[in-house]
Amino acid sequence: MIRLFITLPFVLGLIILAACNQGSAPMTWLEWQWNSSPGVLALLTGAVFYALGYVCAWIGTLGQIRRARKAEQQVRTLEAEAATLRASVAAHASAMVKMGLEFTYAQGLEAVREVADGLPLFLDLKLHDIPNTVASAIGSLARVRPAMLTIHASGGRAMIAAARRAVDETFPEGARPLLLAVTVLTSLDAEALHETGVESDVADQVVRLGRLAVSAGADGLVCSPHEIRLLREALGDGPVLVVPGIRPAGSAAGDQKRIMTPAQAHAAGADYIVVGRPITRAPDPAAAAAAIAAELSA
Ligand SMILES: O=C(O)c1cc(=O)[nH]c(=O)n1[C@@H]1O[C@H](COP(=O)(O)O)[C@@H](O)[C@H]1O
Repeated sequence: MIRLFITLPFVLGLIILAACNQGSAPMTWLEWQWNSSPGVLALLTGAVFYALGYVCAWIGTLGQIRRARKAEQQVRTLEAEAATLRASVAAHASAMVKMGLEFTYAQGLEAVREVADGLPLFLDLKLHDIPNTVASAIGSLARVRPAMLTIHASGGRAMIAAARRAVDETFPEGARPLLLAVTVLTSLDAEALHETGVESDVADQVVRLGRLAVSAGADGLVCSPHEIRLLREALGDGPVLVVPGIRPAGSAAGDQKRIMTPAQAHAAGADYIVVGRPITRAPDPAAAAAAIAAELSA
């Protein structure tokens, strides 16, 4: 519309100019000379530039169409990937889907929701920031409806309490995720922990952070299988204990330092065990998951 408002008076002006200047006059451009009417010349020049402008606008539109098609293609690829993931999740995992930083950063929260597609979701984002930021981040998770949510216990009492309040305010009763506090990452051994400035040994630090987190409102803790007994002694059966650092006999530890087999962790009293690469990087993930399930029920 705005183009019409600019073009129309301009074209009208040119036509009037052409009508008022029909007489022939000598024209010079560089070394060329000829006779023509100034009005017709102005009209022709206007028409040429108008056509050029139109071609430029058309080329711009073509670029936009190409970009829109590419974006559409990306969305379709993403949807296909989500469908494949959903199918493999439905086939091999019945209890819970765990998705963390890698998937969420790569695909976004909407994809997390799509892949979980109604299955209970363990959303492992390990939030660790000032209380206000953590609370606001949790406030944005309403549409994802996780069943479990992780924060770092080392964020301190105020942060854990803010996360507790945010969970209670964001999710209706009956749909609240369990708020889990990660104690000491299972990838840390004593030496790595001391390097961060913590003098006490790993187990003491896990129990210290566990007490802090539960007293500030966490529903459960993430710890290695080696600290389950100590946490139970310190905190009783109330807190849910989620236990990564699980390695079936013979599988590579990778970056994990405080590890046990699935059966050992189960016997130690884990409520949930977390097994990642021994399944996801196995040549046959379904068979690896089935072997772990068999080990647990033996
Ligand atoms: O919060 C976690 O889930 C977590 C805490 C922790 O201390 N250690 C730990 O490995 N995890 C997570 O558990 C999973 C373990 O994966 P794998 O080491 O491949 O079995 C990863 O997604 C980690 O992010």
